[in-house]
Amino acid sequence: MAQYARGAAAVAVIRLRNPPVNALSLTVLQALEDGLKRADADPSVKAVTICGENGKFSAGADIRVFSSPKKQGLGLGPIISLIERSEKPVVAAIEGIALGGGLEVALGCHYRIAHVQARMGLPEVTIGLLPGAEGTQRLPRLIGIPAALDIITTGRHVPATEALKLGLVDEVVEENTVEAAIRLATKLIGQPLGHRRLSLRPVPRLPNMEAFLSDALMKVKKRAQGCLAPELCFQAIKAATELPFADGVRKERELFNILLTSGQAKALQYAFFAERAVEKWTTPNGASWKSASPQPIRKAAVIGLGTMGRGIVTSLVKAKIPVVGLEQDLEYLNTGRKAVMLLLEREAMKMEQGAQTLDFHNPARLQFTVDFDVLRDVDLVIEAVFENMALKKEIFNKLSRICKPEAFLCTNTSALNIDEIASVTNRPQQVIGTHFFSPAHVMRLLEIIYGRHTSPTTIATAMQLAKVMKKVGVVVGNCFGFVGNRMMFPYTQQAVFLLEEGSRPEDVDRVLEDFGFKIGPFRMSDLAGLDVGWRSRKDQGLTGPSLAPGTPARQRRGYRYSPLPDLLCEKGRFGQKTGKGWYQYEKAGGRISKPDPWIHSFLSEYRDTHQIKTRFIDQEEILERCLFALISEGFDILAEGIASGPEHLDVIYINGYGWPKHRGGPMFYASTVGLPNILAKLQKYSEMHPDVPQLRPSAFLKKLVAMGNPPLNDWMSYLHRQSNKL
Ligand SMILES: CC(C)(COP(=O)(O)OP(=O)(O)OC[C@H]1O[C@@H](n2cnc3c(N)ncnc32)[C@H](O)[C@@H]1OP(=O)(O)O)[C@@H](O)C(=O)NCCC(=O)NCCSC(=O)C[C@@H](O)CCCCCCCCCCCCC(=O)O
Repeated sequence: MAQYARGAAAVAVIRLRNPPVNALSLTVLQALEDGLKRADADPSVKAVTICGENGKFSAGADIRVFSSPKKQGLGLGPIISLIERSEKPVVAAIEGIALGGGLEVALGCHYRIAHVQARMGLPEVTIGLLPGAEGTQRLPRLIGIPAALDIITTGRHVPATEALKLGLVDEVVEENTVEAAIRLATKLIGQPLGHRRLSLRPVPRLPNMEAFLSDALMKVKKRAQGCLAPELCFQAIKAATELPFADGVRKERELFNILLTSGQAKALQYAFFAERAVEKWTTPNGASWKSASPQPIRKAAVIGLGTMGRGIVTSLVKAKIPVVGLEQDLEYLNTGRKAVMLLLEREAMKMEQGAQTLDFHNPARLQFTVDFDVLRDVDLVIEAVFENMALKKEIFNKLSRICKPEAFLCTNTSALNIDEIASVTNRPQQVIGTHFFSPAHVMRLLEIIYGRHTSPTTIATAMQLAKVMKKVGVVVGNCFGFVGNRMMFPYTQQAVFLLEEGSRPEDVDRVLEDFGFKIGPFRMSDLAGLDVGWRSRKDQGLTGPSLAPGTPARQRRGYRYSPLPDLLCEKGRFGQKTGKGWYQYEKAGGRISKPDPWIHSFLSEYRDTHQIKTRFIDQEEILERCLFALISEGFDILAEGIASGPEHLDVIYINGYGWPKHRGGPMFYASTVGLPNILAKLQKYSEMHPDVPQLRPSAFLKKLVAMGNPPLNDWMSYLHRQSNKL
């Protein structure tokens, strides 16, 4: 709702009220309209202030309305016009946030005052839409085309001080913003308002408007990576430069409706709520975010200053958690320290641009050591050494003896068994997996893996740590590869099998990049280093000296196996780091991949050796085999209770594996393709490749299809688990 009150003798105060973020639901809009009409009709009211409840102006339209049948009633534009037409001055008092429709309401007001801590923005693009309440037409008139384009096509939040410089707000205050707005409104009584009505203003002209716009469009398209909204945001702003206000609004509405019905908006809005849903974690034995409380982390330690450790230290420093970095010897320590300092210098530069500081030269904040004894007083340790069980166990055993009894022990592993690591400690209830993604100070995902004995407090503490580090924590159960890498395995396996059968690395990558992945599986493998998987396969006895003599080249444990990645590693082709992998690079450490004729002839020799008949493989088959195998594994994961819902898998894939957000994550995507279609295709491919178990459709997928393809929200209700993982 919106509360109507008298703020001063002649000023009416309309307070948007819909906790927690004062989203503009149909009820709020109705109340806002009623408040405006009441103020207009009351001759004793001479001015109006609009503000929000609980120190927040508004987070914009209630996103849930867009997927409800009542969306036709969301007539925010006409209400904003009503505000702007008012003969009585209307002042917006912006505290906390004014986002989306919230900022559009403020743009309809004649004046805007913001609290110094407030943030403003039009983030509709991030949920697949554009500002649909005349914001694409008013904002350029207020702050000009370049700034409006930046704000609308990126959806970024603008801090109050920047908003003042841009002219987005008229005043920034540190005091009570509503009182300041009421004072301003009182002063404005009786003054002319015409020039304050943005719809009546012209869009400021640029000398080179056409060239500017065509350059801007190119940049927007490049950033969009298959996402429709940024380009349509651009079109709406361009319309503001070409059309009178009313026609521009009509264009905005037309483009908004295209987006609303595009499917991408649905996927992005699903992703928005999925990210929030995973914060409310539960485990199969009933532990949950509701009853578990996190412990404070006042000091942390990171063991191992390799690529992952460096990023983790950087994340902790950025989160203002004092941290100790530990290495095995002085040589490694010095290399690690230099690398961390370099990362932090870069981060500090970025943060200074946003008027923030990063304190890392103070030894109380960041310390480096080779001495385990220094870890006696830390509250939490993150071990980030080499992916080797024996080494990890040795470290955990040592930690368990040195660290104080309350300290939490986390392992940054991408696949290893948390229970086995915990078994060598005196506190398995405080041991947990924290799987960071590289580069750890950039990637948002933190996969949090509980073991058999992990306590709810430990899970809650790891989740809290994720939040403080501005990461998305996703709680999952313990199995080889957890969720992310376990689903990735069948995907990359199919990619390699496709090479055996006739594709080239660049064919497979192109199909998956066109689908929207940031990089395809082979470019990804070159980036991560082929030696990482090679080492793991050697440890598993799949290749290398421990392989039993006489094992067929293309078969392991009775199933199909491709030795192609192993053969590349044997030739020293580890990817970018060696300048050669599935592609060639300009030099060792180079980043620009070029298809490699050597690989093409190597593949054709390989096919000849193994008498594989090369065939043409179309895009559809590449996409379906890679994605559907991954999705089928996802259904197994759900059925086993490793993740508590499809949103978990989707959040992991979007934030850790470059899955295109506008496709909502693999499980959401599966629901849009239709489970019967996925099942039918998997059955077809499985019949063609009976020696590939990863192409056999998951029993849970089959069950859902048999139950009539229920919507994604209902999937979990079809599982009747007898056992659990805790
Ligand atoms: C606001 C935030 C920055 C706060 O972040 P914080 O971390 O503090 O908290 P959370 O993110 O956890 O949020 C707390 C809580 O609130 C929920 N929530 C947040 N924002 C919204 C929202 N806008 N709507 C609904 N719910 C919201 C969140 O889910 C949490 O809930 P929980 O249960 O988990 O506790 C941050 O939350 C944030 O960034 N929010 C999103 C901001 C945003 O994207 N705003 C834009 C919204 S879209 C919009 O405003 C559109 C407008 O431009 C115009 C709309 C008018 C269009 C009219 C056209 C009608 C169409 C009819 C045509 C039909 C045609 C046809 O059918 O054919």
